[in-house]
Amino acid sequence: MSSEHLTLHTDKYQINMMYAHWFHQTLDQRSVFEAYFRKLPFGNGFAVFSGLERIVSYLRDLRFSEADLAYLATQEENYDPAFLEALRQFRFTGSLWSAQEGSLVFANEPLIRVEGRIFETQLVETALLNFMNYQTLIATKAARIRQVAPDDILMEFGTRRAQEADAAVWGARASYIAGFDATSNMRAGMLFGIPTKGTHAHAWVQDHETEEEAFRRFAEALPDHVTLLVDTYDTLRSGVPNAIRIAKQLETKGKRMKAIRLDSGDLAYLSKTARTMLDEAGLDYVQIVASNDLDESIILHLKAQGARIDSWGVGTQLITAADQPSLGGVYKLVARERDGKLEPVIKISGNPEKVSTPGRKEVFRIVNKETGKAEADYITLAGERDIEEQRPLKLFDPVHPYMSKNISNYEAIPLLRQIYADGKLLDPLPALSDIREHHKRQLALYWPEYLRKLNPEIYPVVLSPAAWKLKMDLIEKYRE
Ligand SMILES: Nc1ncnc2c1ncn2[C@@H]1O[C@H](COP(=O)(O)OP(=O)(O)OP(=O)(O)O)[C@@H](O)[C@H]1O
Ligand SMILES: O=P(O)(O)OC[C@H]1O[C@H](OP(=O)(O)OP(=O)(O)O)[C@H](O)[C@@H]1O
Ligand SMILES: O=C(O)c1cccnc1
Repeated sequence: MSSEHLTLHTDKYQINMMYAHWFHQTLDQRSVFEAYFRKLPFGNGFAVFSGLERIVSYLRDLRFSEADLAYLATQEENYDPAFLEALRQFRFTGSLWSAQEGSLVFANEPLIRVEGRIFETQLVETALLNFMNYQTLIATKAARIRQVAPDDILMEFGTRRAQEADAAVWGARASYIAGFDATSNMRAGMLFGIPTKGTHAHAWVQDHETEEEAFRRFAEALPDHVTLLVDTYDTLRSGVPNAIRIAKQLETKGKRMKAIRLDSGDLAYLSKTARTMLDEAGLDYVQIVASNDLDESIILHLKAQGARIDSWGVGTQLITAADQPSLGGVYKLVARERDGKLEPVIKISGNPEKVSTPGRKEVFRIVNKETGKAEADYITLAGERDIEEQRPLKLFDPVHPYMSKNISNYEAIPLLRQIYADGKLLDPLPALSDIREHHKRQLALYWPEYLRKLNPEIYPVVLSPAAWKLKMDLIEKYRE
């Protein structure tokens, strides 16, 4: 991804807090923030983590340009010129831990941890959440669509309906991570190496005297990539018969038509009838593509109706996550520096779900060695030794602590990996093809009960006894 200048892609309150830290000379205080979401989107049983690639390129390029500084000087008369000088020297010198893109992740577990000078960790909140929330949301939606069409070709067609250009390309990438095969967006193809696919629009047909002429001229121009849109006038009486004629003409030239595309009407009925017509014409190799405001629910219903569709073009519903257009990920301070030491902090709320979990934490995916399946995600305070020493674990539900389960024969896989150490990127991020493979392996770690689309079982995310006690102690302290 080429570098973009996103430093002022932040909320003004972050700059104001940076100013106040600079003013009081507390800007170098160490701080630890964690990003997580509280509720899984779409009623799904898991989310697919995405956004790290852009977060890393954002942090790499994070500096205030002269234009940024000149602009800031016009925005707040209280900003001292010496503060702007401090911003001129600004670089990200902190450390970052993150889940891997493609990993299955769950509510109320840290997905990203940022440590460093409060001057830096505060600034990056807005952009980090922006990238993580949107991309994770779209990857999760794409995973739901992949689940209902496990063996079909899935194409992301959403750019024209996306919330602007960034959403289109990063959404295309997120969809590809979670199992889509291709995108129609050429820029996403170029930037990320995602395979691109495309058919033609109604305009091509409308722009010719007859549908047959339009099909013929398209096939002449692109004989190896002929997918014909058959619904401009009358799918069964005109579109499919014309497409069959063109396919026969292509055969005389030793070419095979790839597919027809249905984009309106009853897609189950039309696809079954078109399939019969194509087969009777000896064209069983010609596939059927469908599009038209599809989502995982319509695709599932179409399959239940016996639709004969090989390939799905999915646009609006995917790229805008139309049934839940935002993931509510948050970025919370969990530890601050006092007297040279890090101390845990909590955010109390009248709503128990919103009380933050204090302290610098680690997350381990506990995989049962006998079954090879994930049992729970286990959140510890950093430095706890139970996991390292492979002690038996008691997995208890923090909301219902009397419900617990013991496990001794397990592998504990850290969810968070260190990406930045003191401002340095440690290893290159994985290639997109590896991220896709990682995502598939992650799915294989779970029993289908956690993965099903409707009313999935709730996968346990549990706190270690020490993390739980710290939370209770701090709640008690603030109550006093
Ligand atoms: N057999 C089916 N079962 C369930 N939903 C379907 C079926 N066929 C199509 N749909 C979906 O129904 C929605 C509306 O399709 P509908 O046929 O009403 O309008 P349309 O054909 O798109 O009309 P237009 O000509 O304006 O495009 C779309 O989301 C489409 O994917
Ligand atoms: O329905 P979506 O899931 O959003 O998928 C993308 C839609 O975009 C196109 O329609 P559009 O009417 O924009 O142009 P067209 O003339 O090519 O049909 C295409 O035909 C799909 O129906
Ligand atoms: O290639 C297509 O058929 C296509 C691409 C984008 C949107 N709608 C359709």
